[in-house]
Amino acid sequence: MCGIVGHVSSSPVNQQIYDSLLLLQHRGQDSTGIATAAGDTFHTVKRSGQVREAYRTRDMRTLIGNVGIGHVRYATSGASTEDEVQPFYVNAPYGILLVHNGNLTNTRELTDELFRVDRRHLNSSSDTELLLNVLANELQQSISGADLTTDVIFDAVANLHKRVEGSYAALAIIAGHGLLAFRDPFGIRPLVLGRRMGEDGRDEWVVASESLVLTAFGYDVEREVAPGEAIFIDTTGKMTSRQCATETRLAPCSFEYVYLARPDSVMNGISVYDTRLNMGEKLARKVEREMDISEIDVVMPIPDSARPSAMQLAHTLDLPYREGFYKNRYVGRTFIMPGQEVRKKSVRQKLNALEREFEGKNVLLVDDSIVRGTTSKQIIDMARAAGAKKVFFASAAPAVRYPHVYGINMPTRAELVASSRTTEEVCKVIGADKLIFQDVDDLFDAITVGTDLTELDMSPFTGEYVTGTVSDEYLAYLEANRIS
Ligand SMILES: O=P(O)(O)OC[C@H]1O[C@H](OP(=O)(O)OP(=O)(O)O)[C@H](O)[C@@H]1O
Ligand SMILES: NC(=O)CC[C@H](N)C(=O)O
Ligand SMILES: [Mg+2]
Repeated sequence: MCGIVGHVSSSPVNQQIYDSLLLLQHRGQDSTGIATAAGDTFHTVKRSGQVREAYRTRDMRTLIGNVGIGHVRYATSGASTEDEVQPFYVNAPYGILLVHNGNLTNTRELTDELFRVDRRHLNSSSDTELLLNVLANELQQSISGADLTTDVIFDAVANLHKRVEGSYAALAIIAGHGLLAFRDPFGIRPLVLGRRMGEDGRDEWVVASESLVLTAFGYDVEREVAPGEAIFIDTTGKMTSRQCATETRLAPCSFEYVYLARPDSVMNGISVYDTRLNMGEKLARKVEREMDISEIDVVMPIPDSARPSAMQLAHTLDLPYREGFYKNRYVGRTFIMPGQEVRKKSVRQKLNALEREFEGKNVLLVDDSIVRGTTSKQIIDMARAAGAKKVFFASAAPAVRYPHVYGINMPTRAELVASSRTTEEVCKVIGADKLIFQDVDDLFDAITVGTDLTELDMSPFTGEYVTGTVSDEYLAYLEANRIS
């Protein structure tokens, strides 16, 4: 998962982009990049690591201009190296810089076509470089006169939709022209548009992965970028939009609500926090059905993401809620770290058990999800070492049994602790006395209740992929080329 942001303003955007990326840091901690445009000239700074450590004051001084984009990366495709840090750049037509959240699923076909037919050289194995080159190529084909009109841009996006499969929420700056935002025809990855009035009375715009960026800087939430839609904002702040895809269906990624997004964001009109409370309530009912709740002395969350669900679960069952694990806030999110060894070590460094909350008690630990089982296994050991009598475990998401191919790095079946195990077997592996997973239908209801949304991408839990293009052969290819 990555975080993306774009600003078009009547004043310099460098600081706003930096501050926006700090707010999106939970979406990617491998690397980061900022690019701005002043007239026809681009200025770019790209670095490994997190936002705070990546940029120096002197970098910020070079990032001049009133249009800009930023990215925080958590690699899902290609390598996790400096060559793949976003934004990516092509010099023709016009000069384009692009950032992307998502993961393309027909990368092999596209790479081949781009080389054979379009004669384009790709210098990395990043799917973002591919996406940019398809856009550049389609733009080149759509231009007839000297002028770049919004129709030409939207035609190019329409053609891109026909060629590219998978998930993409993307932002691009076209030199001397403005900011382009587009989203795949299923709206798998999020993208929201905000507007406020600038000091000179002109509209200022922001497009970002999560709404908290908009609210933090005093923008009104205008709307989501619709699935398949493209929005173009020129350098004077004039906004134009068009539906560029012939068939669209909103099917956002359910894992955003489970884990990725911050709870204070609203995505597709749905409050992430509310969905997590709903998940807690549904899970409580399942716990009640599956075990004698008088056996539970206390409910505890695995910080951070599980807090709202655990709190609501305890409330629903009228059980005491306690915080028994404390988190070192300076260690990043474990799940999105590259490499299993780093992840294992980090769980230990990150959490500490407060013994007096565990001694002699039967505890029900609640996490948002169990993916590889790295966190749950170590945490259950810690709870026992801290004196817990029995350790029950409940997951606010159903068992993750299938690879996620749309931008969350869990591509191999072998890695997923529940991929070929029953709930009882997973329970044994993680060492719990009892394990309860949320039901798939309950997760769907928890996210969609009271909304118009009729579809979600639930592929990690069901194996049904909304783009319908994921073959076993492709999964085997991913497994062979995975990022650890
Ligand atoms: O089964 P696993 O492979 O261990 O993955 C699942 C865990 O990883 C995530 O936590 P993370 O530390 O990334 O972030 P958080 O602090 O937001 O909960 C998630 O919240 C689970 O706790
Ligand atoms: N998590 C993401 O959205 C990653 C974007 C892109 N696939 C990359 O690997 O860089
Ligand atoms: Mg967690």
